[in-house]
Amino acid sequence: MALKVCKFGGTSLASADQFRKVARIALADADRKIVVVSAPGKRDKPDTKVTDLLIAYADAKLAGSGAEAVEQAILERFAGIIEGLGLPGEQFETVKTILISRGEGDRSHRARYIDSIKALGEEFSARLLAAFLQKEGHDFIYVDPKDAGLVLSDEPGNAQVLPESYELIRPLRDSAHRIVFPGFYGYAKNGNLVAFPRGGSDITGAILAAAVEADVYENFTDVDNVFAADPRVVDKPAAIHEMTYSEMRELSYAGFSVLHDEALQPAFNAKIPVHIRNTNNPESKGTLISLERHNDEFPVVGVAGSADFCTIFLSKYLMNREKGFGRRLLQIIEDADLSYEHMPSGIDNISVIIKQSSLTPEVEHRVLERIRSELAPDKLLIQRGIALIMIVGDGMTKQIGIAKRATGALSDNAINLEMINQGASENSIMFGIRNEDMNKAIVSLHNAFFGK
Ligand SMILES: Nc1ncnc2c1ncn2[C@@H]1O[C@H](COP(=O)(O)OP(=O)(O)O)[C@@H](O)[C@H]1O
Ligand SMILES: N[C@@H](CC(=O)OP(=O)(O)O)C(=O)O
Repeated sequence: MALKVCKFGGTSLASADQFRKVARIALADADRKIVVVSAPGKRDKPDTKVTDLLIAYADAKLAGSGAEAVEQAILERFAGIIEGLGLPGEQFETVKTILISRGEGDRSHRARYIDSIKALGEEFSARLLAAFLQKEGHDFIYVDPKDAGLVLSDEPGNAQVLPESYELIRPLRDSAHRIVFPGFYGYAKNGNLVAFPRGGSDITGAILAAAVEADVYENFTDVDNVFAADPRVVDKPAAIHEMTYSEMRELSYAGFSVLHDEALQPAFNAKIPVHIRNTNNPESKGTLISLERHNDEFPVVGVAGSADFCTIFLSKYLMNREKGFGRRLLQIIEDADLSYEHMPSGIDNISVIIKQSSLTPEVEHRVLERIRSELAPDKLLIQRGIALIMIVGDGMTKQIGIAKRATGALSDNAINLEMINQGASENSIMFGIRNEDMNKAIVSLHNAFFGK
């Protein structure tokens, strides 16, 4: 008998009807032993994800006003699900009691308090799905991340799994019952609840799949497959049915929100194939992400983009002969508690690319001052509003002319290139352009490689 871990995203659990679809899928295959769930997501475009409501609730509690209206909105979402699933009224009372008592919890550490509240969306989803499956006569139980041993680093809102989790979680494999498990959070060694970054239920699913050595990690979402570009940007993008871990890692980092980029590593390390599937159309083929792909029809499998980076550019004559220049530059970045995304360089120049959100005016001032005084560059520029576009494909190494095709498509569409960088792994090329050109660039690159 095979063992499958399946994860359902927020859109898959947005309403009682969606919960029923999830239950149907879980029950359709007895191998689906572990079901990981997200908090209810958007029912339609203008709707709000429960996680965002919970964050607003925590913020209002911290601010000391406005919490009642948000509390009402959260309870309404769950009341609709509980009623629609025909669950008893006590379920609603439990949700309400837990929400209110968590809201009254320790607020002395802002980020910890927010994590403790925002994790409730996943906890309630998992408890309600387990209750519904039990009511229908199926042997599913709710398992808490603390009891399972999901131990994370103590970094609120940005936690990472600790290696010992895998051994601790492994026994779930032999559980006598099938399991519903909340995504998105775990516990630090000191007992604090800590959440992964946003979208982190994908990470929980991958960790569980690796820990129990699942045959496949099924990630159910609301699209039939991964597309070669974001379907909200490109009209009818090409469907991609097979990709490698490294291709998906690059693309999810660069903007494919369909799978969290940090979910690839656990699956890759344990060699567990990841199958992206559609909750609303489970018959569709989906996308299989594994070590190798057999379809090498396309040298490029995807084009992704994300906005709002900034570049710190330095040039200095004979930089190449100055020992330790790069190290000292990176030390300044590290001392400012910044992480950098890329660092393209030439003989006499170097650029460091940083997420704009992390570079506040005060940090920027401090960093530029230190660079000026300690590295004495001939030129020092900072440019904001940069979007990074990535074209990715393991087959790129084998084909010549990829960069030419890409730059040709960009120039044909009057998009000015600020920067170009090929990753050391040679399966991606990155283009830096202005934020405002991002969508146009994604469309033109998609059309250049996948036709229209
Ligand atoms: N290249 C892509 N292929 C497929 N979907 C993509 C891509 N890029 C972005 N998306 C978006 O990702 C969404 C699914 O991810 P997400 O909203 O996080 O789902 P979930 O609620 O299942 O976690 C899709 O609805 C789609 O709009
Ligand atoms: N609910 C969390 C975690 C998550 O993974 O959600 P989703 O599966 O809807 O992306 C969030 O919104 O960040």
